[in-house]
Amino acid sequence: MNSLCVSIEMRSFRCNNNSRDGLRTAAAQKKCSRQLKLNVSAAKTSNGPKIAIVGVTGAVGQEFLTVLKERNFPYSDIKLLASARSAGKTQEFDGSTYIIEELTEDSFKGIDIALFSAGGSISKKLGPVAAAAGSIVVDNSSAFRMTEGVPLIIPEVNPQDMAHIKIGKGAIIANPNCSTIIALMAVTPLHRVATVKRMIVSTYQAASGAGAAAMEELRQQTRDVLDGKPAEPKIFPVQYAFNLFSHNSGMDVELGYNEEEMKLVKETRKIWSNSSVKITATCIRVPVMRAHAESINLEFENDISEEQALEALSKFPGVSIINDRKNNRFPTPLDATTQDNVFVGRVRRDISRDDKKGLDLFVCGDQIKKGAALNAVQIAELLL
Ligand SMILES: NC(=O)C1=CN([C@@H]2O[C@H](COP(=O)(O)OP(=O)(O)OC[C@H]3O[C@@H](n4cnc5c(N)ncnc54)[C@H](OP(=O)(O)O)[C@@H]3O)[C@@H](O)[C@H]2O)C=CC1
Ligand SMILES: N[C@@H](CC(=O)OP(=O)(O)O)C(=O)O
Repeated sequence: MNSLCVSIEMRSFRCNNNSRDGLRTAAAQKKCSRQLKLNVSAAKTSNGPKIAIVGVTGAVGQEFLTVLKERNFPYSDIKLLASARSAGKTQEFDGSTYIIEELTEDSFKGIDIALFSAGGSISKKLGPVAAAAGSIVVDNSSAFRMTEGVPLIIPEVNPQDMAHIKIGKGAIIANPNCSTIIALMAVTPLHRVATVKRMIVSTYQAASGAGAAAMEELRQQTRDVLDGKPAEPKIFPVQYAFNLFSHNSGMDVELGYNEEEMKLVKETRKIWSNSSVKITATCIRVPVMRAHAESINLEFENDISEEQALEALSKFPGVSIINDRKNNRFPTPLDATTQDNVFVGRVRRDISRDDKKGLDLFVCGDQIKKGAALNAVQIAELLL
């Protein structure tokens, strides 16, 4: 088991049971995913739900369109919403041209599913308005994640928590934080084998987590530095290109943890329905465009071997393994970029322990895809 490089193609949570097509290399998987993308289009059909995308011009909003197309998501109509700044601009989708509309309180009449990604304050203000109008809101922001009664869903992990929500009756479902989704895709299969007692996470987070403007800041600063010009910080407080820094979310000065770190703690407990699991995190922004990486140390209640861990990971939908010790080949953010799956490697026994209850992992996942738009669209698929 010292040298294992397998990648299991599981594009879709829903069709995984039928479409698991054996062992592949990561490169073959990437090629296969590309081929699949070329062959599918979203399915406009008169009996599909009416959908709205809130924040369609943003990094996540644009990815919603890609994912809906890739997954052949059925819809009878689609409304594209953004701020007044974008109203009147056009957007191509699935062979048609749409005019982007300004988001208002009246935007949700007749909408069955509203995918929100325009920031927490917009969600707080208009999420309940949309739900009252009968829409099911799948909200990418942190506005409602910890609200009692609002399910916080990773479809591969806890789909049962939204089983009571049906199209036709308004509701809000929260999409977890991207670092939480990526961590739990890797850790949940192991938790199911040996029960996680304590988890220590260190993240290496991409620009995309801070939106389209932050991605542009990374591009621009990289060009400027290479051209010998000063890097101009606009979105982030310090130089981003050729640098890294503690996550830019708000810091709890008393506790010394930032919000991103606390989301990993609180959201994991809610998703696993386990208030006692111990979690600590250090979240760092790195100059990578759109895939997060995470180093995770786990302590379990029960013994777990590397073989058991790899076996559980290989069976879990949405996970690919790159764990080739002989060639020192493990997941990279570029392996995960634009991919549906979360990539796991460096699976090893924690040698700082005398027992068999510790493991270390390294995980990479596309922040905009599984960390945001894909997970939200998979939630919407559970409603169909
Ligand atoms: N679940 C997760 O892991 C993630 C969640 N997110 C959430 O999604 C949000 C958007 O992220 P991202 O796409 O990266 O951000 P961007 O900055 O790239 O895009 C923001 C989007 O929100 C729209 N918007 C801003 N203000 C308004 C307004 N007053 N009314 C209507 N639309 C508005 C923008 O429209 P315009 O172009 O017209 O300004 C744009 O479409 C984040 O703030 C976060 O809450 C993001 C990443 C990951
Ligand atoms: N986690 C994102 C930020 C974000 O959008 O988080 P949330 O969805 O929890 O607001 C990052 O990489 O910075």
